[in-house]
Formats: sequence, C-alpha cells, structure tokens
Amino acid sequence: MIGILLVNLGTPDAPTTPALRRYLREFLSDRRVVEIPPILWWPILNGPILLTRPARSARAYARVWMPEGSPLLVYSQRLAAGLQEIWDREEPGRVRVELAMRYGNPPVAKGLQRLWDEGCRKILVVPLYPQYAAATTASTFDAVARTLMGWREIPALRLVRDWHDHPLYIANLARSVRAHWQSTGEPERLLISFHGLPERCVALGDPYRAQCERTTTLLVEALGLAPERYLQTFQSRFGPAKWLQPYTDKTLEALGKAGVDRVDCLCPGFSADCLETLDEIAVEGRDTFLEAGGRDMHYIPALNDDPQWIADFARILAPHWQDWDR
Ligand SMILES: C=CC1=C(C)c2cc3[nH]c(cc4nc(cc5[nH]c(cc1n2)c(C)c5CCC(=O)O)C(CCC(=O)O)=C4C)c(C)c3C=C
Ligand SMILES: [Fe+2]
Ligand SMILES: [Fe+2]
Repeated sequence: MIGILLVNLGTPDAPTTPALRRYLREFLSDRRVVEIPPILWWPILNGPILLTRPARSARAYARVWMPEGSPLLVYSQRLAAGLQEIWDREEPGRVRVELAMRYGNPPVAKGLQRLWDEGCRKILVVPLYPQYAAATTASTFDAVARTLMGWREIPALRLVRDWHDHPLYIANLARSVRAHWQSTGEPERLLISFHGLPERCVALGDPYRAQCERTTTLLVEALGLAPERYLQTFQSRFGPAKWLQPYTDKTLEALGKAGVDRVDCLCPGFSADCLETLDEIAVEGRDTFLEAGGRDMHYIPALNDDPQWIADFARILAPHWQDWDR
C-alpha cells in the first residue's frame, strides 16, 4: 500500500492566547522560516513577539474560526477525505491518505506512524503549497526527515515539490474566477496576491517568486486578461526586513485612492482558506480599499474542497505514485 501524506502549514488548536503562543513559538522557531541566527532571534521571539502577538492573533483567528475548527485544518481535512474517497473508488486498496500539519496538530510524526502502521512502505509526501519555498516545502521535508531519524526501518520516500504551472491547477483557478464573475460581474482589476517572503530568501536562490510569477502569467493567459486588468502582489509581511513587492495592502490603498471602483482578490498560493485570506485579505484588505475610496472588493475563495478541484488534484498527484508499486 502507498501512503500519501498531505502536509499543510499548521494552525493553533484554539483561537486563544495560550494556543497562539504555543503555535507561534513552534512556527517562528523554525530556522527555515526565520533565517536570523538564534542568538539574535531568541530574545526577540521570546520578548516582544510572544508577549504581544498571541493575543492579537487570537482575536483575528476568532473572527474566522468555523464550528468544526480552524479553516486551514477543516479545508485540508476535507481535501484529504475527498482524495481518499476518489482513490477508494478508482484504485481500491492501493492508497492510504493522511493529513498532517507542519506545526501543531496533527503532527507529521503521527501521520507517518499511522501510514506505517497501515502497512505503507512507500510514502509520497505532499506539502500543500503550489509554489516552492524553502520556508514551507523544504521545512515540511525537514519534519519528515527528523521523524525518520528516530526509526529503525524507514519507508521509501517521494516528495511533490510544487505544481505552480500544472495545467489542471491553472484551469481550476481560472474556472473559479470565471464562476465568480458570472454571478457578480467583472471588476475593474483582479489582484493576484501571494504570501510574501523576505527578499533575501529570493536573493539566496529561492525559486518562490519566479514560480508565483509563472502562475500569474499562466492564469491571466487562461482568463484572457489584458495587462491593465490585473496586478500581482505579496501579502502577510512579517518583521522589519524588506519583503517581496509590491505589497498587497499598499496596492489596495493605492487602487482605492486612484478611484478604482471594484477590485477582486484571488490568493492562488493558498490551497485552503485561512487567517491570511479570510481575515487579512477579505476583511482587512477590503477595509483598506474601501477607506481609501474604493467602492467594492470581493475575495474569491481558495480552491479548498471544491469537488472538481479535488478530482483534478488527484490527477496532478497520480504520476507521482501510480507507477510505484507496479
Ligand atoms: C503559502 C505559503 C506561505 C509562505 C511562503 C509563508 C512564509 C512565511 N510566513 C511567515 C509568518 C507567518 N505566517 C503566518 C500564517 C500563515 N502563513 C501561511 C503560509 C505561508 N507562509 C499560512 C497558510 C498561514 C495561515 C495559518 C492559519 O492558521 O490560518 C503567521 C501566523 C498568523 C499570525 O499570527 O498573524 C505568521 C507569523 C514567515 C516569517 C514566512 C517566511 C519566511
Ligand atoms: Fe506565513
Ligand atoms: Fe459587489
């Protein structure tokens, strides 16, 4: 049996200050995420950041929390269940899917153990990021490798690096935009916003920005959008360093001031809606645009658990494992 371990970023267990402190401590102690020497970073993290940010972030999480839990976890669970259902139907007995979170729960170690216990001796690791970044994709692999350091017998392993330019990914993004526009009409501008990264990461060789740009190019081609109809930006800046530009919040402000009437925002780098889309973009971003003079902003949801997307994601993953036990 082949094991497929889907891994998303992670999320706090509850929208509370103590849960946020635990989650942020683990997340921001990852040297793939904050590439500052620990001797300099540790006092900043354990001082100002973990004293102030957990309470503020907990309030933000409370605004987006679903009855079943954190949106990131809920949508990722639905994706995992949907894939399992497809493969149980189409390839009975060949694949077992588990979901894990890089930080928090359920941990990567537990996902790997479950797959092993189910009899999987071949495991495909799927970080749920369409674009590769060391902070996300490579960090996921670190967690897998660290777990396996403690095992006597380890499985055969494969890793899905990214699917930023896969035709089925692009087609699903385009379909979701078109469907939104069919019911609401078209905006003046489409803002395509990706999670940011410190500029330094790209200077050091991270392919993240190039992959984001490629996704944008393919998407606007698929939509037939002229250059003046869209903008690509980066959101979720963290800390004082320079991050990838243009910044999403500054762009929304500038568009509002320039008298743009309606902007729609799509975040193709997020497999699942989460704090960074449902609050930062759909609430704060919208407020920024409206306060600057804009009239209307729509957030177009992530692909999440859309049935067509889940079926196509199964097809994106198929070549990574289908030949493996034959
Ligand atoms: C989609 C890819 C992501 C990249 C690349 C990424 C890099 C990155 N993020 C931080 C700091 C934070 N990110 C936070 C939340 C968050 N980040 C991503 C994805 C990427 N991050 C997601 C999906 C989420 C949402 C998680 C959820 O539970 O909904 C947060 C925490 C939120 C907060 O407290 O405000 C921080 C902090 C850095 C420093 C970084 C690159 C190096
Ligand atoms: Fe992040
Ligand atoms: Fe509207």
